[in-house]
Amino acid sequence: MSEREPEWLVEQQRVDEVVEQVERRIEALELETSDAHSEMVDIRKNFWDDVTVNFEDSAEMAETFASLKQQAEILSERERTHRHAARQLRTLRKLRSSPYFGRIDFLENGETAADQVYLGIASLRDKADENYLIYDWRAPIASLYYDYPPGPAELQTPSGRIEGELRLKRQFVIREGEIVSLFDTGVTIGDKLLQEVLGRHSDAQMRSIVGTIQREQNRIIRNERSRLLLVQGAAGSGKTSAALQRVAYLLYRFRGTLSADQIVLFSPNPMFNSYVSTVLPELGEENMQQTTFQDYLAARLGHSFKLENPYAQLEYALRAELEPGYESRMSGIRYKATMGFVRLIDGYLGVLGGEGIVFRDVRFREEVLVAGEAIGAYFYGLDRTIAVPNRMRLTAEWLLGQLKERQKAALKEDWVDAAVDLLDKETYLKAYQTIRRQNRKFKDESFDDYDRERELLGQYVVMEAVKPVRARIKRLTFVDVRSTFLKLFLDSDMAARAASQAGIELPEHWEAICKDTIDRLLVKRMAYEDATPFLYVVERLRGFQTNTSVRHVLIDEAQDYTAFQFAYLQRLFPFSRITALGDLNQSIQAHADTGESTGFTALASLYAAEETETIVLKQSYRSTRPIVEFTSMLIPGGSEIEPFNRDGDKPTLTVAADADALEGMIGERLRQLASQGNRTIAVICKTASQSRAVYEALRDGVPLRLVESETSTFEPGVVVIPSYLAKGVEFDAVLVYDASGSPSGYGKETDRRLFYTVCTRAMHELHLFALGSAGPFLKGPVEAYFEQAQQAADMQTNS
Ligand SMILES: Nc1ncnc2c1ncn2[C@@H]1O[C@H](COP(=O)(O)OP(=O)(O)OP(=O)(O)O)[C@@H](O)[C@H]1O
Repeated sequence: MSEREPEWLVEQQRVDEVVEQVERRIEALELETSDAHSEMVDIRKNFWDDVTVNFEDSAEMAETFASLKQQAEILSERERTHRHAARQLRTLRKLRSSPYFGRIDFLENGETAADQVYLGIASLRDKADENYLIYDWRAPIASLYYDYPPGPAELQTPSGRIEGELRLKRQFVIREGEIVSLFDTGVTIGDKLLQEVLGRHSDAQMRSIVGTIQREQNRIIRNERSRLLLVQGAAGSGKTSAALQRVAYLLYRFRGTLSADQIVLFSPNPMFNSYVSTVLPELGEENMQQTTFQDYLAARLGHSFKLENPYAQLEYALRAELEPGYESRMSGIRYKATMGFVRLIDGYLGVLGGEGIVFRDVRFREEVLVAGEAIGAYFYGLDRTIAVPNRMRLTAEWLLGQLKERQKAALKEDWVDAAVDLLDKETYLKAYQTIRRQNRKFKDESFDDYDRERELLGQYVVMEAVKPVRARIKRLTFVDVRSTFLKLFLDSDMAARAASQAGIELPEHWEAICKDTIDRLLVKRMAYEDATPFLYVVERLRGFQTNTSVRHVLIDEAQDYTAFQFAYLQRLFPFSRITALGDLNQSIQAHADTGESTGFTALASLYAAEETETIVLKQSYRSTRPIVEFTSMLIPGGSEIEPFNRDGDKPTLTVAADADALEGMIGERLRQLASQGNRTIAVICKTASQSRAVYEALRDGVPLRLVESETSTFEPGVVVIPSYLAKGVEFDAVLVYDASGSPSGYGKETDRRLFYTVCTRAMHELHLFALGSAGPFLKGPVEAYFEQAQQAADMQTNS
């Protein structure tokens, strides 16, 4: 629609009116927030004036604490109000610039006039507080906008189904209060707004897609029913975008009962966290908790083991082919990712219920208090129908009883006297206070009597010696989980029994897997593939430390998780709904090429069918049509992926004879791309070491940044990045180094998905660079889908 059409003018007039109302709200709220702010500053400044501080005796002390607490509560209440108002203000300022992005006219069956519904990032009512000038995009009525083209439509509401006709579906782009474009969507017309949005250059951070959410994506966003929501979506189909919009939706839908810290997003790496961190604040919501699975493992195991991270494991898989033991480790990695291994461990835990758990001696002052075997005898003497963690707790109680006995006996031992003599003044005073606190009958004069004083100090000394032992018993450290875990791999009889308990066969390479596992664990090195199974055994023996407050767990790049990791997460968050988003074609972890069911495919088996919903996204939005047509040729079943109709140039392939020539051409291309307005450009390498080398070679010619596994911010500009860290993110232009079939390129069948993942990071431009010759994935019918940049190659070879 053009600016001169009357409809446009009418709409602009409405925008002006709404903006005016928004401005009024802003003014009022600014006043309120500034009042709240000064009040807050005032309270902080005069905090101590309003508190009576007196520590003279216990009554005064209690009063002081009460007064402090009250003052702190007032302050935190003001801070909360201020934060809330500030957030509202941010949203209103956004509405001032762009009050809405869509309008629908819906005629309900039986009515004579259609309702006009304008949709924006938040609701706004008119002055009289009667009518909605803007509906929040998450309001039930907004579903019509996302789910239907003009024509018959229906709406599910809490009070039932409403049927009618969508008379109009209009999309707006409004900036600084001015309508920049306006489209009416017909049944056959392509999504013009989507065209415009996708054609832009990226701003580094991920954007919200609120104005152009597609129907299938809307099903993900608004799903409230499923315990497990599984999303399998092509590269660039909007899985991450839909996941973030879903968080915003849930926060709106369950406002008051669900808070942002009850939602956890598992991201593939720390940089990804930064990449997505602005989407929710842009929608006026607080960010959910974000973490990586590795962060969790490190927090749990990092202090006891040298823990491998997934990138080190992947680097090993990509580079260590010639090292001794490579095949054993790889078969271990693959096997340990399967559901079969989960079953084997479950079988093993079943066997351990009857025998086999290794117990450590409990020691008191270097001496064995209760030997490991005796603990085992006690544990296995308990009623076997009691669950293992409960038997552990009963054993701990028994051990605490033994310790108490020992504590009593110790009072008469010589070391206690010696220790009392050695008490320094500070400890003596501490002992005095502790005894006073603990012993009601104790009178100050008790310390006047020498014998009584020695007795009480003796008690104190023994109590202090017992304390760490008691704490260790309570933490159940008498269970030697490492040895128990190792036993499965050391003791072939145990393994056979575990397998038979689980009703499965041990895998073909079991012996080699065992040797490889034992060698590492004996020296306290925890491989990535062992970390989760190990933790699972820890928790199943000692009792799961569950997180009961989290209500929603979202797992992005879910195809890279193993069956074990999912089984673990399911137990860790027993009251959570899980949204798992992934793409099997982008499975790049070392375990990915197993024929058996690994994580993503096995996940559904962990939940009942009626609790699970699977949504498949086939349309790809990220890349131009020529890029999607090319990348679809790289994977089996790629023809199912539907490119969004956005024009662009075909990808190019440049082959050079040596690294110097190749880097020269890459430098040239980088300068050209930057001058054409591309804001985010990535040279994607296969490994971290290749990235480092390419970075060193290019850094003098072009300003660029090297991304490593610890990099935690996503910024505009040119980056050199290893393939696996580019997961989940996107760039205006991507340069692939090196697309040959050599070991440093993508030659083996196992490299296929990695190559696909790398190429699908490009939004507008994709340029492949190969050393020597093009790799096998670039041979055959696919050649029709990219341009050979012959000229550049010839030029370089001739010079
Ligand atoms: N409905 C939509 N409207 C506008 N843009 C969209 C929409 N859906 C997806 N996009 C855009 O497509 C791009 C890819 O989206 P996203 O990263 O969410 O896909 P993904 O499925 O997670 O990709 P991958 O698996 O390849 O990492 C982003 O730029 C996103 O903004």
